[in-house]
Amino acid sequence: MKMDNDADIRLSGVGKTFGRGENAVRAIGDATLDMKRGDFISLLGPSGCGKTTLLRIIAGLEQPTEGEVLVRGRPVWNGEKRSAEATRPISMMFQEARLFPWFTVAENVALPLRLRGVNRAEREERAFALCETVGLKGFERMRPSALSGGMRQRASLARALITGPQVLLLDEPFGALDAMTRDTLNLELMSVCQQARVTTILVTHSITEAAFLSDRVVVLAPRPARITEVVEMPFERPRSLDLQRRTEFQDMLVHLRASLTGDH
Ligand SMILES: Nc1ncnc2c1ncn2[C@@H]1O[C@H](COP(=O)(O)OP(=O)(O)OP(=O)(O)O)[C@@H](O)[C@H]1O
Repeated sequence: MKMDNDADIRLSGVGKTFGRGENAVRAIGDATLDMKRGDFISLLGPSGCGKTTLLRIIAGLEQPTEGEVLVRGRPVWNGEKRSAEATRPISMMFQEARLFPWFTVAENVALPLRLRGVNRAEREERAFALCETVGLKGFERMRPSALSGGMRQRASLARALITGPQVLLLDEPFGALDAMTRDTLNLELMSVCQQARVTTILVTHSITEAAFLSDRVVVLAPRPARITEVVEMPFERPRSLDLQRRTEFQDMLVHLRASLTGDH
């Protein structure tokens, strides 16, 4: 695979085996991939194929057993040691919102700033501004329990964005939401990522979602996760939901489905 010297994220020969000996589980084998600043890619693969593990390795939450991950030229792992500097530009978002029930929405959104020692006035100003961006204006002082599932994920997206991340790692962030809410949030996500030129990796089970949002879809084969194909999504931006009705989009879904099942 061609390597790009100013890649924002670079995976070279990344592998991961959990456990040892008879109990060893090979979760990822030889993943190699380059992403440029502002790229949006999706990892698409069957359940249990190692997508989450790969995301966790990039985030520095899991140590690879082979290979190297570079974020903006810095290795995420130096042997056993995780580099805080390399992972600083990264934010991650999960399927469940993981908000603290005793904090207000704005306090939850501002939490990463608090951990970085930003003063209260600035935290609040930035949290309120971001709440507006993600459609939570007027809900800033409420507790998460007063919000719908979609609104909680909006809050969780705002929290992921508040540090101004250069890399966003998304593990099925809207997977538990209904289809309409999911479409709306995906459109907003796409626009936020594009405006801020955030390099984004999305883990998803949805072929349509992957094709709609991404510049490239990385198709993974079942365990151990191997990259079987990297498919360009040649659709112009900005994209609207109308794209999903076009023949070339439908043809792309057929291609991706065949690639996923190894049915070429
Ligand atoms: N900490 C761990 N210890 C042992 N095995 C693990 C651990 N974490 C993950 N695995 C195994 O690695 C494999 C890949 O898991 P992973 O969660 O990355 O898959 P996934 O593609 O994200 O799955 P899904 O789409 O269902 O969320 C699975 O077989 C899982 O059981």
